[in-house]
Amino acid sequence: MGSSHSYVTDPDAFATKVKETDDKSSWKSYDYVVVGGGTAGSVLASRLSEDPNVSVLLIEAGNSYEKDFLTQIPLAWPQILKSSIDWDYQTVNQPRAGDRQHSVPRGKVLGGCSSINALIYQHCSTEDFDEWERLGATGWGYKDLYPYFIKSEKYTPSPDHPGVVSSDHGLDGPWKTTFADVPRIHNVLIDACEELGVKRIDDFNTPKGQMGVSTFLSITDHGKRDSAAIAYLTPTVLKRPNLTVALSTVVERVLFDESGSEPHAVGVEVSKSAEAPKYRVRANREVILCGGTIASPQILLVSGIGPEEVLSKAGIKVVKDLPQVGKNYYDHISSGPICIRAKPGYSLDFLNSPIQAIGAMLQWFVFGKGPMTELAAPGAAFIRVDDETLPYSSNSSSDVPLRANNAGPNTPDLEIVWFPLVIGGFGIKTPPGIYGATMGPVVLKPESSGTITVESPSVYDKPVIDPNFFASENDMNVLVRGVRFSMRVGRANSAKNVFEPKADSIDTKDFFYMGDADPDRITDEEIKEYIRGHCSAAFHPTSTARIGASPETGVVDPRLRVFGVKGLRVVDASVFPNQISGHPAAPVVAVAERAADIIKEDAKA
Ligand SMILES: Cc1cc2nc3c(=O)[nH]c(=O)nc-3n(C[C@H](O)[C@H](O)[C@H](O)COP(=O)(O)OP(=O)(O)OC[C@H]3O[C@@H](n4cnc5c(N)ncnc54)[C@H](O)[C@@H]3O)c2cc1C
Repeated sequence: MGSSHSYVTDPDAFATKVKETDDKSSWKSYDYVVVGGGTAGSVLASRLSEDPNVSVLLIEAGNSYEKDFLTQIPLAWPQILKSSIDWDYQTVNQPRAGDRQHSVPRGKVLGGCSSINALIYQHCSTEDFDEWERLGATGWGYKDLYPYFIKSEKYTPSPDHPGVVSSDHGLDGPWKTTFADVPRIHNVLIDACEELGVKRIDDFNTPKGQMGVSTFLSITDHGKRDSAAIAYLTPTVLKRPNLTVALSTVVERVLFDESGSEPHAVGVEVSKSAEAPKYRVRANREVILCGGTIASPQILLVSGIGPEEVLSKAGIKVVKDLPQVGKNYYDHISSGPICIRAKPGYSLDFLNSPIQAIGAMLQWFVFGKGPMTELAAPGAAFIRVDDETLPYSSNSSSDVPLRANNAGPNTPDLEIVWFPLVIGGFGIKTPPGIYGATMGPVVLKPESSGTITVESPSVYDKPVIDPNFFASENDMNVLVRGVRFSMRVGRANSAKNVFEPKADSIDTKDFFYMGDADPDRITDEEIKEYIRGHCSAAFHPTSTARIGASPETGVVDPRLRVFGVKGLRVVDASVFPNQISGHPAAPVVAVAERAADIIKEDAKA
C-alpha cells in the first residue's frame, strides 16, 4: 500500500529489487501504477485515489516542482527551457524546415509540461472533438468532454472582462483560471485585428467556439502558476494513505505475462539511472501510461509494443505487433517571429534591462504582482485561411493554391498569437533599447505528420522524433497567409500611434525584417525563405498513441485500452485522435478527468 508521507524517491520504498530468481508474487504491488506524473498523470493519480479501497502508485522521472521556484512565476517559463527540468528533445534534421533540428521541450518534473508551459487555458473548438468521434473515438465528442472541462476548472471572474459568462466555466474544480493583467500593446493588437476584420469575442472558452480575437484565460492563482500537480496533488491529496508518489524514478519498461492468449501488463521496471539497479513493481489491476506524446509511445516501443519492423531494427523482442504506435505525430508549427516596431512604453521590452527585470522579480516575490504574473502570450486571433474577408492577398504575389484544413465550418486553421515584446527566436537574446510586439502565426491543423521511433531497447536513449514538417506544402502556404496578415496588423490605422514599421527596410538580418517589409512588395517566395529559416514547433505534439476504432487506425480503443494487450491503458496528449485547433493543456486535463471515470466504471463492471 501507499506511504503516508508526501513523496518517495528511494525505490526500496515502493518497488522490489530485481534478483536472479524473479518471482512476481514477491514484488511490491499497487492496484494502479500510473507512469508519468505530468499533466494527465497528476489528474489521474488524484482522481483514482479518491477511492480509499484502491492503491495508486504514481511514478515520475523528474523531481518536485517545489525544487524550482521559476516554475511558479508565470512569465519565467522561457528561462526553464533547456534546464534540468526540461527533457530537451531535438527532432531529427528537418529538410523542408530550414534543414536543421528543432527543439521539443517537455517538462521533466512533477506536473510535466503543465509545470513549464505558457499557461494559456483554452478549450479549443467544439468541432475538434466532434471530429474525434467521427474518426472512431466514440464517446469523445464535445458533449462528452464539456462536463470535464467544467469539472476541472475553478474560474475566478475578472472585473476587466465583464463579458465573460461565469456559467460557461467551472467554478468548483481544482484547476484555477483567471484573466491576468495585460500590457497596453495587447489591446492595441486586439483593436488592429478587429480593424482587419476579425470578430472581437469575450471568451475563447464557450460552447460557441473560439473564432475571433480575444484575451487568453490564464492558468494562474494569485499571480502564480497552477500546474496540474499543484491543483490535483494538493497536500491533502498527498496525505492519502492509498496514494504513493515516487519522484526521480524512470520507468524503463512495462512487464508482461505472456502465458495467456494476449499479453497482460503485470507491472513496470524502474531505475534511478541507466547504470543503477533495477526494481520491479506489480500492478494488481492496470498499468496506465501518462508519459506524454513522446514518452508514452517510446515506453510502449521499448516494452515490445509497436510496429514489428521498428522493434526488430532496434533489437526489441516483439510482445505485440501494433502498427500505429509512434505514428501520427502532429505538431503545430509557427512561422517564427514577426516583430513589429513600436514606441517605448507599451510593451514588456523594458524587462530586457537587468535593473527592471530584478525590480519585476522583487515585485513578484514580495507582493505576488507585476509583469511577472502576466502571460507571455496574452492573446491571439483564431481565423481561417479561406475567409475571403481577411486581407491575405497581396499586390506582390498571385494567391497560392490553398486547402482549408479544419474540423468544421466554425473551426479556425490559423492562429495569430502574439507576445507583447520583441522576441528574436529561441535562444536569441534581444538587446535592450528596442520595443515592439512579436506575432507568431501557427498552422492549427497541419497536414504533415511524423513519427516517434526508437533505435535501442533502452528508455535512456532518446527517441527519434521526426515531425516531418512541411511534408505538405499546404502547411507552408497557410503560414504565408499568416505572415502577411501579421504584417498588416503592424500597419493598421488604429495602431498608427503605437507601431512604427519602417517603410520597406530590407535588412534581412534585422529582428524587424518581416514587420518592416511591405506586405504588398514582399513575395511569397521571400516569406517562405524567412519561414524556413525561422520556423519553430509550437510544442503541442499529439496523437502518437491515438484512440481509434481498430488497431489499423489507433493504438488504444475508445476506453483507452491498448489494443490486444490486457491491463494497459494510455492517458495523455498521445491519445488525441487528431490535432486540435488550439492550446492542448485544458483538453489533456479534460481527457484525464474522463479517463478516471472510465477506469472507475470498468473496475465495477
Ligand atoms: C514550453 C511549452 C509551452 C506550452 N504552452 C502551453 C500553453 O500555454 N497552453 C497549453 O494549453 N499548452 C501548452 N503547452 C502544451 C501542453 O502543456 C502539453 O500538451 C500538455 O501539458 C501535455 O500533457 P501530457 O500529460 O500529455 O504530458 P506531460 O505533461 O509532458 O507529462 C508527461 C510526464 O511523464 C514523465 N515521464 C516521461 N517519461 C517517463 C518515464 N520513462 N518514467 C517516468 N516518468 C516519465 C515526464 O517527466 C512528464 O512529467 C506547452 C508545452 C510546452 C513544452
